[in-house]
Amino acid sequence: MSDNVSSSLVLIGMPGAGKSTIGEALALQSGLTFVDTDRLIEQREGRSLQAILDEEGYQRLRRIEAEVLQSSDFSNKVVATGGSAVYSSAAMTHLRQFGPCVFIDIPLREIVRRVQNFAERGIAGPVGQDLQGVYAERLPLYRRYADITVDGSGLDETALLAKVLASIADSNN
Ligand SMILES: Nc1ncnc2c1ncn2[C@@H]1O[C@H](COP(=O)(O)OP(=O)(O)O)[C@@H](O)[C@H]1O
Ligand SMILES: O=C(O)C1=C[C@@H](OP(=O)(O)O)[C@@H](O)[C@H](O)C1
Ligand SMILES: [Mg+2]
Repeated sequence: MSDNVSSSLVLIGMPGAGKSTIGEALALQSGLTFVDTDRLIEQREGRSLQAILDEEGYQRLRRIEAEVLQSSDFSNKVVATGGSAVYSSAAMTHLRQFGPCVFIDIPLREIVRRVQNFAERGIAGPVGQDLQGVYAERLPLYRRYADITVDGSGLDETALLAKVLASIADSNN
């Protein structure tokens, strides 16, 4: 592993946690390249995440996501993963080679406020599983893979970005 590889940052957390939003800002601030793995999936597949879900179901989307994550080079990047990335331990092991995994921890009540369009948002989970069920199932996985956890409760984007940067700096000391 080169020195540069360890400088990447990997963002994990629930849909609506702000991985994509904060990730772009973090990349700008840190001089790293931003990559949203949802876009990598869509590029490889030549179709939208929603099309994958509609045509082949959530388990197929999770498999494709795991394949894309494991086959990508994430050196020198801020990586915004999709919320379901943590279902693949192999993918998470691969991602964490490039840098620390930062769990953006937003309480369920705030996620519920942000994710108004739950049914159409393309969550990679079984029909009938509500946002509370998704949260309960995934929270232990986000905690398992987190090298750094940032409590984003009650923070706006600017405050969250500052807290993420401070948490990363702390973890380097
Ligand atoms: N503190 C915050 N940090 C990031 N996004 C926030 C925050 N508060 C509200 N939002 C909103 O929540 C949504 C987060 O969406 P997004 O960045 O796509 O999340 P994710 O990639 O984790 O699913 C955006 O609409 C954003 O404007
Ligand atoms: O949590 C999920 O099941 C998903 C989250 C989405 O990404 P975001 O977490 O960036 O919204 C996207 O990967 C896909 O629609 C599935
Ligand atoms: Mg996103």
